[in-house]
Amino acid sequence: MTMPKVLVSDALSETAVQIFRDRGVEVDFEPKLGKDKEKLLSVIDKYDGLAIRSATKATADVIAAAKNLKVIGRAGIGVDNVDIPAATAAGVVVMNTPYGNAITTAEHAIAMMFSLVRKIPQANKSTHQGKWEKSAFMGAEVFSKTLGVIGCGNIGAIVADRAIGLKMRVVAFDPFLNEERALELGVEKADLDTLLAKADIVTLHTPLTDQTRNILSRENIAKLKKGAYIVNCARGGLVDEEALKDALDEGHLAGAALDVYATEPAIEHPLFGHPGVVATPHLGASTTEAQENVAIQVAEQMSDYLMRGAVSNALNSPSVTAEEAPRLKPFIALAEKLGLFAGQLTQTGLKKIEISFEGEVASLNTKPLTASVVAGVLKPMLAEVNVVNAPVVAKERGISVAETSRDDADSYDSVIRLKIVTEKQERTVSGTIFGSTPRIIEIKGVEMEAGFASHMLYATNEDKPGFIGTLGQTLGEAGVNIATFNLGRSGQGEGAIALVAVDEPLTDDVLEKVRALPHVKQATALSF
Ligand SMILES: NC(=O)C1=CN([C@@H]2O[C@H](COP(=O)(O)OP(=O)(O)OC[C@H]3O[C@@H](n4cnc5c(N)ncnc54)[C@H](O)[C@@H]3O)[C@@H](O)[C@H]2O)C=CC1
Ligand SMILES: O=C(O)C(=O)COP(=O)(O)O
Repeated sequence: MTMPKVLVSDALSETAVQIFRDRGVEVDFEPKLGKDKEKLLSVIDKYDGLAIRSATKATADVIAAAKNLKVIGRAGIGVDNVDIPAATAAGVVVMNTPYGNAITTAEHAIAMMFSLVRKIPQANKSTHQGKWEKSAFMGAEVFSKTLGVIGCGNIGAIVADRAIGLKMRVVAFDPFLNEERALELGVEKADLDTLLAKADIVTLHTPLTDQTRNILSRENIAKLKKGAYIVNCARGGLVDEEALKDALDEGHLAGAALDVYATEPAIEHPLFGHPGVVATPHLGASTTEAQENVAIQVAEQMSDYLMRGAVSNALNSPSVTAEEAPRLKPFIALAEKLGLFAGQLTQTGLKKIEISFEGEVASLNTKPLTASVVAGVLKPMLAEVNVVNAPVVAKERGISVAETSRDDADSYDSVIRLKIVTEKQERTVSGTIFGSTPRIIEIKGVEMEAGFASHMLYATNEDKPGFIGTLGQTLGEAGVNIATFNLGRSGQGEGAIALVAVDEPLTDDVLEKVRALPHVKQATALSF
C-alpha cells in the first residue's frame, strides 16, 4: 500500500503533523496555503486528505480538482466552509471534531459578554492612553439578567451552564432541545419570539445553515428589548449586519460583541469603530488547549480513515470504528458485489432495494453495508455513485431502501440477502463469506455456489440436456476461456441459471451467439 498523503492547509497545531506521521500518513504542513485558492487548486490533486480550519474554503471547484481526495477533516466544528453536497457526490468523507473546542468557544462567548457590558476593551484603550475616564465606562451587572441562548447544543449548553453559575436566568431556543434536557440544564425552553422578548443579552450558538441564516434578521432584532445586547461567537451569517448597525445607531441595542462576520477575513466592516461594538477576529476556538484537542482529534480520525477505513464524526457517511473496520471489510466487498450483480441486471424502473442481514453479520454495524449494497446497485446506472453518496442518490431518485436483520442464517454463519423491486419484477441474490472471500449462494430463489470473477456470463435457460455442451462450445469457438462454471436450477426440467467466470470480457457478438442457443432465455455479461 502506498502511503496516503495529507495536506494541512490551515494553522493547525503541529501536533497533528506528528500524529499523521506516527500513523503512517505522509503530510505536507502548509498553514497559509488554504488562503491562496489558486495554489490550493493547483496542488490538491496530489492528496488523499485535506485537514483544515475555517480559512480554507473547500468549495465545489476545489473538490472537483481534488482527484485523489478521500477525506476532508475540519479541525473544529463549523463546516460551512466545506461544500458537503459536492464532497458527498465525489465520495469524499467530511469529518469534524465536535466538543474539542466547545469549552473554549463558550468561554469566549462569556468573555465577550463581560467585555460588552463592562466596556472592557474601550476602557482598556482609554486607560492605556492615560485618560483615566472613570465615569465614561459605566457598565451593567449580568447577575439576575436574562441570557437568551439561540442554539443550545454543545457550546450553547456550556454557555448556559456558565451563565447559571453567574446567577443569570437562561432562556433557550433550539428546536431539538427537549424538555428533559432543558430541565437538566436548568434553562427555560422557549420559542424564538419569547426569547427575543425576554432576553437582556442574546448569544448565538447554532451552525450556519439555510434554516439559521439571518436568524437575527432586521425583524427579529426589532423584537429585542430596548437596550439589549447581542453576542455572536457562532457565524457571521446568522445576523443581519446592516440591521444590527442600524439598531445600534438608533440606540435600540446597547451593544454587540462579534467574533465572526458574514465575510471573513473581515478587514473592513461597517461595524468596525462603532463605540458599542466589541470585535475579535474569529478567536472563539483559539486557545492552546482547544487547538491541541482539535488537531489531535482530526489527525487521528483522518489517519484512521485513510489507513483502516474507520469513520468517526463524519457528516456525510455512517460511522465505523477502528475495531469494526477489519471485520466489516469482507462484508463490504460482498455487499457491493451483490449490489453490482443486481444492478447490472436491472435496466430501469428501480423502486425498492431490500437488504436482509442474517446471522453474525446482523450483529455488525450494517449501515456501511447497506450503503455499499446501494452503491453497487446504482453504479451500473449512475457512474457518479459511491458509498458516501449512495443513500442520498437513492433518496433523490425515490428509490426506497429497507434493511432488516435476523440472528439466524440457516446453514451459514452470515448471509446478506438482496431483493430488488422494479416496476416490472423482483430479483433476489444472496451471498456469504468463505474465509474472507465473497460467494453467491442464491439467485432468484435458486441455490448456487459461486465466487465472483472480474468477468462473468449470467444466463438463464430451460433445464434441458445439451445446454452445457452447446454453451461451452460457443464460448470455446469464440476463444473465450472458461475459468469456472456454476449451475443451479429450481427443480428438474425447470428454470436454470448458469454463472460462468471467463478470462476476458464478453463481446456483444459472443453474447448474441449465446442468446441464440436453444433453451437460453437471456444472457448478460457481468463484471465485478
Ligand atoms: N467562533 C468560533 O471560533 C467557533 C464557532 N463555532 C460555531 O458554533 C456552532 C455551534 O457549535 P456546537 O454547539 O458545537 O454545535 P452543536 O451541533 O452541538 O449545537 C448546535 C445547536 O444548534 C441547534 N440548531 C440547529 N438549527 C437551529 C435553529 N434553526 N434554531 C435554533 N437552534 C438550532 C441544534 O439543534 C444544536 O443543538 C458551530 O456550528 C460553529 O459554527 C464553533 C466553534 C468555534
Ligand atoms: O470550530 C469552529 O467552528 C470554528 O469556528 C473555529 O474556527 P477556526 O478553526 O478557529 O478557524
